[in-house]
Amino acid sequence: MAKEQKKEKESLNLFYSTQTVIREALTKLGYNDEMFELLKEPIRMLTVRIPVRMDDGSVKVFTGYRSQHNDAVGPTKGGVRFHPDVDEEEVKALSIWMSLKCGITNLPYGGGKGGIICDPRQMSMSELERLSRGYVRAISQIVGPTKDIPAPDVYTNSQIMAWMMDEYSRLREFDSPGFITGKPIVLGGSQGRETATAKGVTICIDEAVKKKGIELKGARVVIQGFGNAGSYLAKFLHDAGAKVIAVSDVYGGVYDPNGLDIDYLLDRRDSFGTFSKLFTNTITNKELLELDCDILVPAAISNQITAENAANIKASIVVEAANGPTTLEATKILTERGVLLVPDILASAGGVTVSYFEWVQNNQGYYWSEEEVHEKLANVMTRSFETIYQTAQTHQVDMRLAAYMVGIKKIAEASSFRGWV
Ligand SMILES: NC(=O)C1=CN([C@@H]2O[C@H](COP(=O)(O)OP(=O)(O)OC[C@H]3O[C@@H](n4cnc5c(N)ncnc54)[C@H](O)[C@@H]3O)[C@@H](O)[C@H]2O)C=CC1
Ligand SMILES: O=C(O)CCC(=O)C(=O)O
Repeated sequence: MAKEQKKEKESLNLFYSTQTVIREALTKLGYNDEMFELLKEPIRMLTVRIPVRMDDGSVKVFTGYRSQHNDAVGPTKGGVRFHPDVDEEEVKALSIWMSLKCGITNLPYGGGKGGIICDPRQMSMSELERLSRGYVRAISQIVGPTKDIPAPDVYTNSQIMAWMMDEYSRLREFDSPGFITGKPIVLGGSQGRETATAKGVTICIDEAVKKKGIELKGARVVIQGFGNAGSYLAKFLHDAGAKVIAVSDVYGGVYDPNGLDIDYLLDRRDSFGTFSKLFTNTITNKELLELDCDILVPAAISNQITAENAANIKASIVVEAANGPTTLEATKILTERGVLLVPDILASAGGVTVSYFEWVQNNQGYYWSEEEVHEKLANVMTRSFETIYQTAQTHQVDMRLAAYMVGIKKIAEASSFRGWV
């Protein structure tokens, strides 16, 4: 295998590439190999098998995971993904990224992440409820409001959070809203959590266009993914005067160089962020990524911008709303071409930030207005963006490495103070 091909193959392994950047970040910060040994793997990884009675009377056994990267700073925190492609290595990488996101935004958490190998689009609501409750029973020993606090991620939503919270509360025999975030408002959810990831990405885009000297008004935007992150983002950018020219879901995308009718698409999408089957004239996700535009936002799944297509990306700003959409080789290619790449662990940190606000409100039993939440979120995101941008300038590194340096520092310091390393 040619050397370049081998490198690219390796970087598609999210866990391996995360470890590569962690090592680089720790070296830049002056930490030794022992710190890398501690932080390169999650401290805890639980694999569970969940039997679920299906509607036809049969029993299906699902595999699920919960990974906890590091709890030196505080309890671990991060979403739960229901997707056919969930795998152990990816969940581990995702939990490490949660540690980094919490470090960047200065939240009192380490990172956690969970996932179940399933296709919720093929399951009924009652099957999904039994699966959600079964997962909580299976992981209940290692989670809880002061241990590890789950939240929504791909193909999970506030209804699933509600079932999980109810199951945990029943197990513990007291109401435990602080066990999980992203809940419906009536069950202790926070104002602004539903749109928080997209708000955070919007704030990063606002900052990125300033750095690039581009006007957001009239800028052509392409968004891959039209779920929680992508759809609200399209709405916010459209309302801010940007021209959203293409959006997609798992099956394909729609494109109009004059700008799409975002309200119409929002109205038509289903709860899994799909809409494209309603259209006959569609483009592929591959074509969408390479469209001529100013700002590209991958907001779906990992490994979308690779060494294969990075040279064809036309956008001058790429903002990663999804976790892990760009490989390390692609990051290098984009950076060399002068593209401003705002990395996932910064751009998508709005979700966990408002999840933290939700947990704080649950713990204190006093709830904030949407304006209050937005103001606090905006402060965190603008400060985080600026810190990482300045770190990149000072150390002459790309924004991804800078974000890892900022994100890993707090966990390394906390681990050190605890005497672990
Ligand atoms: N929901 C949240 O609060 C946060 C989400 N994220 C990340 O944002 C990304 C999207 O998450 P959500 O919007 O919550 O998920 P979602 O489940 O609401 O929507 C996912 C979207 O991606 C599309 N999609 C799924 N598989 C695809 C594929 N193979 N190719 C192209 N499109 C595909 C779906 O059709 C849908 O439009 C994920 O990477 C997630 O980890 C990051 C931080 C927080
Ligand atoms: O809201 C949270 O706690 C976690 C969100 C999440 O899973 C992510 O940022 O990838």
